[in-house]
Amino acid sequence: MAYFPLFLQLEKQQCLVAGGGRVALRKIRALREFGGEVEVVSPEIIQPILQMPDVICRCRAFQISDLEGKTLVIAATDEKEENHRISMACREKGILVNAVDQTEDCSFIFPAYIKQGDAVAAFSSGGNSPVAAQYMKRQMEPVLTKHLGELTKCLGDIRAAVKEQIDVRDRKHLYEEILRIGLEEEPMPGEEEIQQLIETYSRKSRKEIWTEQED
Ligand SMILES: C[C@@]1(CC(=O)O)c2cc3[nH]c(cc4nc(cc5[nH]c(cc(n2)[C@H]1CCC(=O)O)[C@@](C)(CC(=O)O)[C@@H]5CCC(=O)O)C(CC(=O)O)=C4CCC(=O)O)c(CCC(=O)O)c3CC(=O)O
Ligand SMILES: NC(=O)C1=CN([C@@H]2O[C@H](COP(=O)(O)OP(=O)(O)OC[C@H]3O[C@@H](n4cnc5c(N)ncnc54)[C@H](O)[C@@H]3O)[C@@H](O)[C@H]2O)C=CC1
Repeated sequence: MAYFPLFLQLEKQQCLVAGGGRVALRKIRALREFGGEVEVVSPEIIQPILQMPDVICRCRAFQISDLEGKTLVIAATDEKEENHRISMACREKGILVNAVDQTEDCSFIFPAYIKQGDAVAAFSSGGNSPVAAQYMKRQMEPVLTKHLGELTKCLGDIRAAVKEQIDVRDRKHLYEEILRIGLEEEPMPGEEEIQQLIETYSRKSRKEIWTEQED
């Protein structure tokens, strides 16, 4: 069965990673990239993790008390039974859990993803083949560029003003026009050009409202 994609607000959320190897490292990097606060507990922890700023490292085996106050947990040990035990304890406490070695012990799985600013695309194979998810990501990389990330931010910045000035029916066309200009033409539309477009659409909206009132 396919997994439903949810986008989780991770900023400042307490995340626990049990295990300090190569797989743990990849998961920690992803959690940090989205603002999660990470604590690692593992008898052995590889150097790249120990060197990560703002990651708390505890060099000992996992204990149930490590779950206290955690929003999300990754069971990334190389012990199947231990990952299973961690998963069961999390489920009992209603904590989101990912076990790196078996989907049966996961309440969520990690996607392959592309992140450009706040624009994020995530790919999953439903656990069938992480390499297939990796392949989907690589195929989409030329589309989800840094430029599209910047344009997304720009659309976010004008959204409140546009909501106030432009009728809901016209807003989508304005956003699509800015995206088209931004993606097809170099350089990105400047602030002045965007303000002019907003003004044009705003006038169009006012005119349509008056016409409707006259009708
Ligand atoms: C279920 C899931 C749970 C989870 O980890 O969340 C899971 C499970 C397992 N992965 C295994 C192996 C590999 N995983 C990768 C890579 C990635 N794995 C990721 C996600 C997921 N892996 C979740 C499913 C996602 C989905 O399919 O939708 C990615 C996308 C994201 C990330 O890790 O952050 C990341 C690519 C990131 C990127 O490139 O962007 C590679 C390739 C490589 O290393 O380059 C291999 C070797 C090839 C192979 O074996 O397939 C094994 C066998 C372990 C063993 O046998 O020892 C298991 C256990 C099992 O089979 O269930
Ligand atoms: N989901 C994924 O993307 C992938 C998952 N895997 C799975 O991930 C597992 C881990 O892989 P690696 O990181 O390469 O292994 P690793 O051997 O480098 O790291 C395992 C870590 O777990 C720690 N550990 C062992 N018992 C522990 C305990 N009781 N509490 C806390 N930490 C404990 C060890 O000290 C070590 O740091 C593998 O067994 C494999 O099945 C492997 C590849 C990809």
